[in-house]
Amino acid sequence: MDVLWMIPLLLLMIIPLLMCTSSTFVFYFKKFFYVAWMMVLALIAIPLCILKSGGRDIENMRIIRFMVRHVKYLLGLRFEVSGWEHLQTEGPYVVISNHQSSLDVLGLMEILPDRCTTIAKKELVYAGTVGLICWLGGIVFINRKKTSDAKSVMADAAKTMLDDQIRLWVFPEGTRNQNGDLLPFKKGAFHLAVQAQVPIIPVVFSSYSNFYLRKEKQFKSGVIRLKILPKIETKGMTSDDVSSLSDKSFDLMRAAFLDISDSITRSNGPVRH
Ligand SMILES: CCCCCCCCCCCCCCC(=O)SCCNC(=O)CCNC(=O)[C@H](O)C(C)(C)COP(=O)(O)OP(=O)(O)OC[C@H]1O[C@@H](n2cnc3c(N)ncnc32)[C@H](O)[C@@H]1OP(=O)(O)O
Ligand SMILES: CCCCCCCC/C=C\CCCCCCCC(=O)OC[C@@H](O)COP(=O)(O)O
Repeated sequence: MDVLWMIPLLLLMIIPLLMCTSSTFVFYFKKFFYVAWMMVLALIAIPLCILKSGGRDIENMRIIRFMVRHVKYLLGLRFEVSGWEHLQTEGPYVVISNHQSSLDVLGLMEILPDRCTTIAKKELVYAGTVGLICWLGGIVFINRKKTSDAKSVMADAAKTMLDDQIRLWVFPEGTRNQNGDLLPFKKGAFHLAVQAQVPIIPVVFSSYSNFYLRKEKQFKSGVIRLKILPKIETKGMTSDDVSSLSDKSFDLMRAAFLDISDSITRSNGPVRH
């Protein structure tokens, strides 16, 4: 019994010691803490969302946004946001942003407009309490392995955007990427905006490479710059315009990414279709 009491005491002594001496320990500790804390927050948010809205409802994103806002402090991260005025756009729109890591959720919650939810891979719904809270927040799940299914879900989403006056946040790279540049954009977000005839608002996260390096197992404190760019109108566009709309958005976002990123470890040049 006496020995059991000593375990938490020992942990309380060893963890700060390791935090001061081993950057690899800090990396794993912060990653574990992030996932575990998000799971706990989701567990708390689930009954709140059910009580407030009775089930799946985009208004639950307000609760989720509120619950997540403090997590940046616990991980030693700070956001510098510019271009707030571009989000002051009435009605539905599509937000597009680059995608480096699951930490992007913190930036997303930092600036998430009202009545805005995201498009996510369907696997996320199975992520325990986080999956359930994503479902309650109205997140639209797509099957990336079946393009025809994903296209039809997104066509429905275009209709819902207009019927329910909602905004959708899409990661057009389609996967997480930390190669020091943007991946070529998938087309879904642009079809979505053109089908709904709503503007696109590009948002750029600066490179995380000055504080978070997956291969080198480093997760330091740091600043993330978030740049919200002016909206791109799609009124009058058709599916023929999707490629040029995607290219234009890519060029604008890449220029902003390079501009706001301090240190860029670019292994390859930009890859274009
Ligand atoms: C309290 C605690 C709280 C915790 C809370 C946590 C909250 C978490 C929220 C955050 C979640 C974040 C999750 C992020 C992700 O999951 S990112 C991964 C999933 N997202 C995406 O993949 C979106 C981007 N992908 C696309 O848009 C793709 O285009 C896709 C629709 C998936 C199709 O994929 P693919 O076939 O690989 O892509 P292509 O772009 O090459 O398209 C192939 C052809 O189809 C045409 N196309 C595409 N979409 C459409 C469409 N909607 N309508 C018509 N046609 C379409 C496209 O033009 C291509 O044809 P052509 O080559 O042009 O002829
Ligand atoms: C039953 C237990 C399952 C545990 C699973 C843990 C799930 C993670 C929990 C908390 C992390 C915080 C919020 C995570 C939101 C992550 C969204 C995300 O970044 O998904 C990745 C997706 O964009 C692209 O996936 P890939 O890069 O293609 O792969």
